[in-house]
Amino acid sequence: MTKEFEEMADYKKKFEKFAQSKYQINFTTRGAIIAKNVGMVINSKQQQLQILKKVYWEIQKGDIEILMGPSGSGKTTLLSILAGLLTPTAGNVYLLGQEITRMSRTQLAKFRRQNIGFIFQDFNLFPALTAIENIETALNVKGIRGRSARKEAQALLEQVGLADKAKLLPRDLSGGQKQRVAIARALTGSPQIIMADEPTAALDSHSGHLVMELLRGLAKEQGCTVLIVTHDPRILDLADRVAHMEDGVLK
Ligand SMILES: Nc1ncnc2c1ncn2[C@@H]1O[C@H](COP(=O)(O)OP(=O)(O)OP(=O)(O)O)[C@@H](O)[C@H]1O
Repeated sequence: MTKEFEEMADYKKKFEKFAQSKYQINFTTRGAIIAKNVGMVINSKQQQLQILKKVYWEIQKGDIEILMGPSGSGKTTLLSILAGLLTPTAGNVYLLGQEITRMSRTQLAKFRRQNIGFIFQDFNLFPALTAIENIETALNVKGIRGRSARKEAQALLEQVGLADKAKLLPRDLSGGQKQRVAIARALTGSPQIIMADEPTAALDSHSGHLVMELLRGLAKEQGCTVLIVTHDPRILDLADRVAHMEDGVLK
């Protein structure tokens, strides 16, 4: 029996080594989002600007985490790096156990499409498309079309409490409703990570809370990992943890 276990352990080790080198899957990391020693230097007007300094951060699966900090402290830069939209000048980023800082552009684009949903401050909805069409368009990009797309879009609208608003254009929706459509759109393809940049900044307190409760539900009921950059102190109580950034340093 012991010999069999030894053989299995050996096989497991070999498999992990192979998967790590070929697919950048890291079996030693546990967090859904991990930044290791991330730095960002930008050359601007013959000057070197150090925007991020040695950022270490680990966010666990199913947590809802807020990143706060003064304007210009580096929050959006860090969010863009963690989302794979910007390449850091130092360090490594792991999402769901895979090192995204080692992926090619094509691998990264595919990974983002499959695993990350984005939510923006100004909703980014297509103004000429109805609520349901905005969601269907995102499903089409992910390869889901026709009747299946319509059915899934309707289910997502129901999930965010807007089943009766499917045929309305964004201009006929309130700010909070627009953001809920944007959340439904971010949920297309069931991403495991949701990243949001100031999702409640354009909303009144009540709508902001509704949006946060929805995001918290996604984390706690569906196991999504949610990362939010915000200046909005009204939503802090719904987060599991709040991180602070100052002058490119994470505290
Ligand atoms: N491409 C760039 N070239 C030069 N400077 C840049 C560039 N990108 C960001 N910066 C600078 O890096 C710093 C951090 O910017 P960043 O947008 O990440 O801050 P932030 O904390 O998100 O700010 P805000 O809360 O105002 O959105 C700022 O001083 C900004 O001017």
